[in-house]
Amino acid sequence: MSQYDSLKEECFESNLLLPEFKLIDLTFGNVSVADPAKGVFAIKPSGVDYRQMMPGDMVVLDYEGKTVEGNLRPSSDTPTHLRLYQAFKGIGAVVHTHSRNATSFAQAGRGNSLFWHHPRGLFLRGCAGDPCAHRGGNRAGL
Ligand SMILES: O=C(CO)[C@@H](O)[C@@H](O)COP(=O)(O)O
Repeated sequence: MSQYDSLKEECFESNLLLPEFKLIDLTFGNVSVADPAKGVFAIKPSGVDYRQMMPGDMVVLDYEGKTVEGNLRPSSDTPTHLRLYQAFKGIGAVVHTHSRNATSFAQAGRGNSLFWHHPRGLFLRGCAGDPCAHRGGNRAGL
């Protein structure tokens, strides 16, 4: 039993919503969920198929970027998630998607604001402006 089990469970459940709502393909995209009081966030492991992922695979890091729990490599986007937690105190989650709309905007070279501020946290839009749909529920707003 770890003090981070519920954080990892919430991070795991949030990550599974990305393929469910077709916000990513393959192993792309990632969600991290933070516990600002403990000064840590959980993030999906890098390169792991969403269908094979387990809650225990989530990697927990502190706000200095040091892994405090987890054996797998954290997402390759961890430095971006970390920078957002450092810059925006108290945000509860960061969602990075590769949705078709955002990718189309990006490919068309039609950018948009990168961030989408939402009461439940700060969301990285997709490549160029497709906000992660807010469907209520957990800290990631999915
Ligand atoms: O944006 C990208 C790559 O362009 C990442 O979301 C994607 O490769 C996922 O990487 P991880 O499996 O989270 O390390």
